Amino acid sequence: MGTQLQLNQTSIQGVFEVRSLRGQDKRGSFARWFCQQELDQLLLGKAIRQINHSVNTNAGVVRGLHFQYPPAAEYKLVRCIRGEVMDFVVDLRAGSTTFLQHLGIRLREYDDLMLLIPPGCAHGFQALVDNSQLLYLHTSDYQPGFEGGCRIDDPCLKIQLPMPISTLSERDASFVSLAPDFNGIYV
Ligand SMILES: Cc1cn([C@H]2C[C@H](O)[C@@H](COP(=O)(O)OP(=O)(O)O[C@H]3O[C@@H](C)C(=O)[C@@H](O)[C@H]3O)O2)c(=O)[nH]c1=O
Repeated sequence: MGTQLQLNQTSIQGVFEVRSLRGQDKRGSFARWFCQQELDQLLLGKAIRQINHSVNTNAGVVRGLHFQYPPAAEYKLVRCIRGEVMDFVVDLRAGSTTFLQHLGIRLREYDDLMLLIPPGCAHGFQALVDNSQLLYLHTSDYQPGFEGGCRIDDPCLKIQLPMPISTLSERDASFVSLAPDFNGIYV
């Protein structure tokens, strides 16, 4: 099988950069994008249940921040397959040493990079160029009844977006800021 995915722990415990080690030859190139066996140590044996594709027509589009509550809490793998996005992960896990801290990572079409986001972390992004596209792999089924969201402009998160927001869904705009006594999600 060999190792074809390079794992780098980020500043948020359990959030990993997963880089595909692309091989080149005279025909072109080949890269492994996902391997259950290689990622098992991080996914704790959970299998991929859903794969989604997100197309963002204009630069400046923001989606998120989104997560699912237990029992639908999930690992999510995110990859930019076209264009460029600034991707954000916020740690909402009760008791975590990085509780309410966030991470911003630029994901680009040709970087061969995915972000692995564990249960209890919220995810969102801003498209930096027109027609930026993301591919998601999820370890849970989509369960609307267990969806949660945070405001990307929540003052307590202090997320700096690279550009003004061009488009935000009504649902994302309707999220309320975290309460001062928010203690986190138990996953
Ligand atoms: C989130 C999600 C939505 N859907 C459906 C519901 C709805 O009919 C349609 C569009 O859903 P939304 O408007 O919620 O899509 P969107 O706002 O793009 O939601 C996504 O945002 C980013 C930040 C994420 O991290 C993703 O996991 C996902 O939550 O797709 C699924 O089938 N599976 C899913 O996992």
